[in-house]
Amino acid sequence: MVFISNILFYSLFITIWFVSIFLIRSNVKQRSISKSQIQHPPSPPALPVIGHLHLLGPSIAKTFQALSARYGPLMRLNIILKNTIIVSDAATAKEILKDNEMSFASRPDFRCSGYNIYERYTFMFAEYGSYWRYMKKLFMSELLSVSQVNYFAGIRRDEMMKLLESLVSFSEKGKACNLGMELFRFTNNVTCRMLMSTRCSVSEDESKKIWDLVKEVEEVSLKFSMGELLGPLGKLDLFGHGRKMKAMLLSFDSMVERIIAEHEKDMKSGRRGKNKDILYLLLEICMDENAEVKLTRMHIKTFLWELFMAGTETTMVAMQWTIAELINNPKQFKILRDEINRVVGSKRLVQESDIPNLPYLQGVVKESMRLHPPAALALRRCDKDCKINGYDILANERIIINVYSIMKDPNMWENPLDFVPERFMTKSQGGHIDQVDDTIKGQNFKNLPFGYGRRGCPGENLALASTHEVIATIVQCFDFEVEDGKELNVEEKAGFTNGMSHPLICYPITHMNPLQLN
Ligand code: HEM
Repeated sequence: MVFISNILFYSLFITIWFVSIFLIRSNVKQRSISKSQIQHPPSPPALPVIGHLHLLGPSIAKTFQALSARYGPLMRLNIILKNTIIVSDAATAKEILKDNEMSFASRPDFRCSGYNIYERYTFMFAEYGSYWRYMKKLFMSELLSVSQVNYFAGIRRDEMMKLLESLVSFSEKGKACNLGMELFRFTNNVTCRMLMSTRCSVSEDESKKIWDLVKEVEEVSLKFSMGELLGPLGKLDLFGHGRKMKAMLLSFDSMVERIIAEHEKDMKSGRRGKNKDILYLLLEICMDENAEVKLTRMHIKTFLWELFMAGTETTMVAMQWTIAELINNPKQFKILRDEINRVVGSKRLVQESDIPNLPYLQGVVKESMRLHPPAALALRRCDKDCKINGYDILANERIIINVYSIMKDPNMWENPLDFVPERFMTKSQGGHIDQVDDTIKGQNFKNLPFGYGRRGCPGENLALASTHEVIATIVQCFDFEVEDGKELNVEEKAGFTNGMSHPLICYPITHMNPLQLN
């Protein structure tokens, strides 16, 4: 049924698209101006009318990777009157993200013609201007300050124990579990509690509903953004995706309104005390008459929505890929468990404070994110004309940094498709102790899972704190078996987040029972 409705959607889409392109084109022809001496980056041959649209495959990151192998690290695609520059190597990424950072500090405009109720209040897609700067400062100095992240450590620990408890239960029953779903429930609950002190996924059913909502929003917004290709006709929302998106956002909105009202009641009665979630902090700022920027309720709700979308699935996907690679690579699994045994022992669980002493663990997570970056593409916009690699990049052109292909570039990485955590390790002078090679972090631009610079991911520390602790405790406590002793299928699915194509189904077998420790 879903398959048929997808076929109908795409056939109708293509028909309407051809009609609208014909209309746009006749309109543009009247207005076209003579070409200047501008030297654009190389482009594949384009078809009349559709430009390069026909070249795009289901996985956009892989399509760009294949095209850049032929047309170079700076390539220009024209997709129905929208020029998009694709960046596919570390040196060019450095020119954009560091050497010319201020010309590329904004994001492209993806307006949803009024269907996204939060569009005008966005932080993630905001211009590099006073609102973005104010929120970013707030983000780093208050909302995710060191003391806030420490306060949230209690939430992470609490949810992690529930995750381990659930895996022990699967192990005792000898049942297979969908580990991805378990990890999603963990990240989802941590995010909900940090943002607004609610725990969304108490039961399997509720967790499933939230999972479905995230998937649905992802799918609908992807289809809706295809409407952009229809030009003016896209705004008519002929397939109803815009209206569906709006309905989902409105249901989120009314849920948050209810939670805001509860928070306001608590604030008035002074019940909240020291324990402040992000919503509480935002409401305090909203009431501050002297605040540099006046935050409204809509800004707050938009911010919460965007953190929810940016932080939950990405973190879960990072954990899922790491476990999947460890299951498929038993040698690395054993090295990691040996490290944990050596540093932590078997009388207590790994804690966040142990992480700096577990370099192999850090290498494992870095390697998993290199091989399977949860966010495969970083989006920017060119604010003013400039030259990159000797080519002209024009104001308002869209920039896509293909993080996925940069982190698999064979000129930069030996055997780039292999899972080798050791590539992130160096030996200390004595030659014995392995250390994480932090020179690989960001600076040489070949490893960019969290992007870079002012617009780089502000949730990096939070995401890594959760991922390290969860991976370490799971490896400390469980072995895994896969149906029929097969390897897990690590095919990547197409979508905004670079997740696994097949669910991570496995049998946890308790190695050290976390519930029997103090
Ligand atoms: C493993 C998990 C995560 C990965 C791989 C990831 C990756 C990224 C990447 C690649 C970007 C674009 C950076 C650029 O353009 O240079 C980004 C932006 C962003 N991320 Fe994350 N992220 C993760 C987790 C989180 C979490 C936990 C949060 C929040 C709690 C978060 C919030 C954001 C926000 C708000 C932005 C937009 C920043 C801006 O436009 O200024 N992310 N992330």
